[in-house]
Amino acid sequence: MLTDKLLTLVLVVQPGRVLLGMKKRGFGAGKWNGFGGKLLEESGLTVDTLHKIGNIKFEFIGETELLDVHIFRADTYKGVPTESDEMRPQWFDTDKIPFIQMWADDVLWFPLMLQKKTFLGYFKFHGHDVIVEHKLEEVHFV
Ligand SMILES: CNc1cc(N2CCOCC2)nc(N)n1
Repeated sequence: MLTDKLLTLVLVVQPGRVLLGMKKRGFGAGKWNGFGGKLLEESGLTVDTLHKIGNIKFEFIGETELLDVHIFRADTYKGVPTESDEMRPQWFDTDKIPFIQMWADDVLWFPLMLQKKTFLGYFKFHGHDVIVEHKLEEVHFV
């Protein structure tokens, strides 16, 4: 919907490894995740080419505003991954991604990302840990 909260998520993916950040405070604190738009700069990173890989809408039961997350993949970056007060960056082998310490939806769409597929998703959460309903489909963005 028009009033959804628009967010971006950037995953830096290189052969065999993904750069994730441990969110140290705020929404999603304690979880590894990709970097939000401004967090990219806050992590000392700038990227030149972003590839759109997905769009996921999140509903949290009891909250009226949906999160509309546009997800991008960067294959290269400039700068040194640097810890900030928001994020602690760390590389993970693609076969050792810490899904148990990530949002519950990630284990479902990361494989699509790693296969360079593009997707649309919808996840309904009960609290921050339980997915009560979801849709996820591969699509071909223009
Ligand atoms: C609810 N499940 C989510 C939410 C989320 N983000 C919302 C806050 O901004 C950054 C991206 N990111 C992932 N992987 N899963």
